[in-house]
Formats: sequence, C-alpha cells, structure tokens
Amino acid sequence: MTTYISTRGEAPKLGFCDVMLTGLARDGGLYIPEVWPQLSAETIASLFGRPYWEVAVEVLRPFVAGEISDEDLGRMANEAYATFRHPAVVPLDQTAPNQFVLELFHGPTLAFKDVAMQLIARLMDHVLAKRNQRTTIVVATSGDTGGAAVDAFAGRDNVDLVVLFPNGRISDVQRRMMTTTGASNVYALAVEGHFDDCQAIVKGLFNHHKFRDAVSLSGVNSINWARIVAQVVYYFTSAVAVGAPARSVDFTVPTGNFGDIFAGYVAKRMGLPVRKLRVAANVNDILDRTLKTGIYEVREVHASSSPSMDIQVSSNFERLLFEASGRDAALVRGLMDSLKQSGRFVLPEKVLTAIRADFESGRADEDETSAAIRAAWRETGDLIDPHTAVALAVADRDTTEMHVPNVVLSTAHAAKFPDAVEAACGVRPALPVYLEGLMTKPEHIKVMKNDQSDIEQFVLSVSRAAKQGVS
Ligand SMILES: Cc1ncc(COP(=O)(O)O)c(C=O)c1O
Ligand SMILES: N[C@@H](CCOP(=O)(O)O)C(=O)O
Repeated sequence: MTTYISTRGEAPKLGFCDVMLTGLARDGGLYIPEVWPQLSAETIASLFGRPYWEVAVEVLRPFVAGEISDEDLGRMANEAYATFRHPAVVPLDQTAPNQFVLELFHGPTLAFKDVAMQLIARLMDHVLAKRNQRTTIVVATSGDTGGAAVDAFAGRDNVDLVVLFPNGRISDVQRRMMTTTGASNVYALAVEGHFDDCQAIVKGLFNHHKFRDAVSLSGVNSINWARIVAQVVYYFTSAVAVGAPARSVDFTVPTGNFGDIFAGYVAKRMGLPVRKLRVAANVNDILDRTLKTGIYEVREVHASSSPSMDIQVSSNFERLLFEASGRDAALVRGLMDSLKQSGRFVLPEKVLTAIRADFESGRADEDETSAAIRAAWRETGDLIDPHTAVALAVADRDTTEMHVPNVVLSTAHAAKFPDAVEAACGVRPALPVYLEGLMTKPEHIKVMKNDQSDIEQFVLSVSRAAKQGVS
C-alpha cells in the first residue's frame, strides 16, 4: 500500500482513501506519496493506443493499490470517461511541426477539471458508501473547479457540496454551471472577494479542527492528492502519442494554482521522459516572477480575460518546494510562515536551481492573449479559450528547444468565455447543444461576506454530517 506524508511533516501518514477524504493535512500541509511509484519504459510504451480509462487504471494502480481493486477502479474510470463527448476523451491535435494541443475540455462542464472530478466523485462515493460515512465538501473556485464539482457531486447521497466563488469575477457561463443545478445537496456562495480569499477560507476551515471534525470536512480542490493523481494520466497518453518513452516531451501549461503542472511533474517522477514543464501565466504572474527571480511575492490580483488563473497564492507550489528542497518539511514550514506573515519568501539557491532543472516559465499579457485567440482563428479556424491562448502565446514565444515535441494543454472550451473570445476575434463561440438551456435556468446563489466564521455558520447549517453527529 502506498502511504502519504504531509509537506509540513507534522501530520499522520495516511493511505490513499484517507488522503482523498481528508483533503488538507491536519498540520496545514499537502499530502504527497512517501515514495514515487515507477512505471517502466515497457509499461509506458504499452499505453499507446489504449482506451483512456485503461491508461487511467495503469497510472493510478500504484497509488491506490491494496485499497481499491483493479476491477472497481476500472469500472469507475470507464463510467467517468463515458461522460466525455469525444471518443478519445482528451484528443491531441498537431498545430505546427513539433507543437501539439491537448484538448482537455470535452467533459460535462467544458474544462480540464472534469477529467479528475468525474473520477474522484465516483471514488469518494465508493469509499464513503463502503464506510457508511457522509462528508461535507467545501471547494474554492476561480470558475472551473466549482462547476466540475457541482456536475460530479450533484445528487450524490453521501455528500453535501458548498462552493465558494469570487462574486462578479467569473464568466456568466461558469457561474451558471454552479448556480442552476437545482440539486438539494449543492450550495453556491458568491464571496465578496478574490479567489485567493475563497481559498484562504477553505484552508482556514481545514485548520479549524473542531469545525472540520464536526462537519466531516473534505475538499476537492487540488489540495486533494486524488485530484492531482487523476490529472497525471493525460500527461502519459499525450506523451506516448508523440513518441515517449523513446522521445522526450515538453509541456506548456496555463497555470494558476499549480495543480495541473504539478501533475506533469508527478508523471516525470514516475518515469515519463519530460524535458521541461513550462508554466504559462497571465498578468497575475507570481510564478513566472518566482522562477525568474527566486522571490515568491504576493501582489494585487488583476481581473483578466482568463479569470480562472487570477490567482496569487498557488497552493501546489508547496508540493514542489517540498520536493525541490529534498523533502525538507522544516524549510517548507518556514517558507509558509513567512508567506503568511509578510506575503513573500525567498527561495534558497539550491531549491531554485532544482526547480529550474524541471521548469521554465513565461507570461502573456492581455494583448498577447487576444492576439493568440485571433491568430488561432485566422490560421486554423479554431476558437480557443483565453487560458489556452495564454499557453499558446507563451509556447510560441518562449520555447527554447525546437527539436522536442511540445504539448500545450488546452484547459477550457471557448464557449465558457464567449465575451473574451468575441472581443479578441469578432466571433462568438456557441455553447454545445446539450448546454443550450443553461443561460435561462433560474439561479440559486447566496452572497456572503469574505468572512470565515460566516461561512462556517452557513456550512454547519447545511451539513447533514454535522446534524447526524458524524465526525
Ligand atoms: C481553464 C483553466 N486553465 C488553467 C487553470 C490553471 O490550472 P491550475 O490551477 O491547476 O494551475 C485553471 C484553474 O485551475 C483553469 O480553470
Ligand atoms: N482555477 C481553479 C482554481 C482552483 O484550482 P484547484 O485546481 O485547486 O481546484 C478554478 O477554476 O476553480
């Protein structure tokens, strides 16, 4: 059985199912496997051409072994990816010599979050039912995680889901995906603040142990290891499609909370020959600045046309700090304390060097993002979303090694951001037919102050776990 340890070194070691239900570690850190599972070159080569759900079983098996059987995992993966509207689940397009675009937006809510969320909703339900437990999930979203969670968890018997989103800072389509479900176990809260405020509240709830135990709190943000591991799968499918393990591959990833690109790092640690992982940031470029200067410094958040990446505090960077420091939990605790107290920390030289061995970075401003949307439309007739456009702009400008295939992650469908796309190229993307009613359904939203105790009161009032005394 794979065991998991916290990046802050002061929480109990857990197995996969407990890690998945726990979310944030009790010492405020993030869980990571004690030992990185390895896939051999033969196993990686054998993934070529296989159905996506089968590859998911191969990649996830070592993380869940001894706790979830292959048969159960296969059944849940099969069901999860049957909800996608493309037979390849995550098709790969070639757009230039050695440039490929991985379309991760064919799931029910048109963003890459569906890839992990459809699977982990089934995994959580499976484990909760076996244990006869209920849970209360509180999730923070800058627009996409929330919709994916609502779709995946609406109507499930063992879960209440509370979604916190920044009021007025997400697209109408994103908001409606969270507010129109009508499911009695889903609550959409519009918080008067930024995404970082919502994420800080969620972490605050986890760090309030009495509250956390009273409502049996779980999280499905990328603080949850299960989210990361489910995202590792498409790094394998796409790399194998462009020649791995015989060839190395680069990835360019539109980045905010650092979960998606960290999944690429996990793939590399498991044996996938990844040369560089390229962080693509929008104007909220804290990670690009950090990689260039070694100083992680929180600044004001600017509203951009790629709102899901309007983030300053990137949760999963903590997992990378842990790895790049040689798993020095005391160092991670010190850096996180400094972040809390002063909004910044300085990376020790050896940590920065280790990070730069695996990562590069770039940023695209609003004009560059619009130009990338226009260029894609003019050159290929494809409408791309602004997050994908940030990555394409960075890939086109900052790729340093033209002989290595570069896979750009396309993380959302253009129709989730119709105003930004239309403003850039003059064409308004239409929602797929199955979502046609979305813009006219009644919405259920509660506006909340940016205040942890108000949110706690709300969650307590809706949590059936709390009412039943489950801890
Ligand atoms: C469409 C889209 N692209 C990119 C990102 C950034 O991904 P991550 O937060 O995993 O870095 C997000 C938000 O997570 C997103 O919703
Ligand atoms: N961009 C995300 C922000 C939350 O990221 P997560 O991967 O930690 O869930 C969003 O769309 O909500």
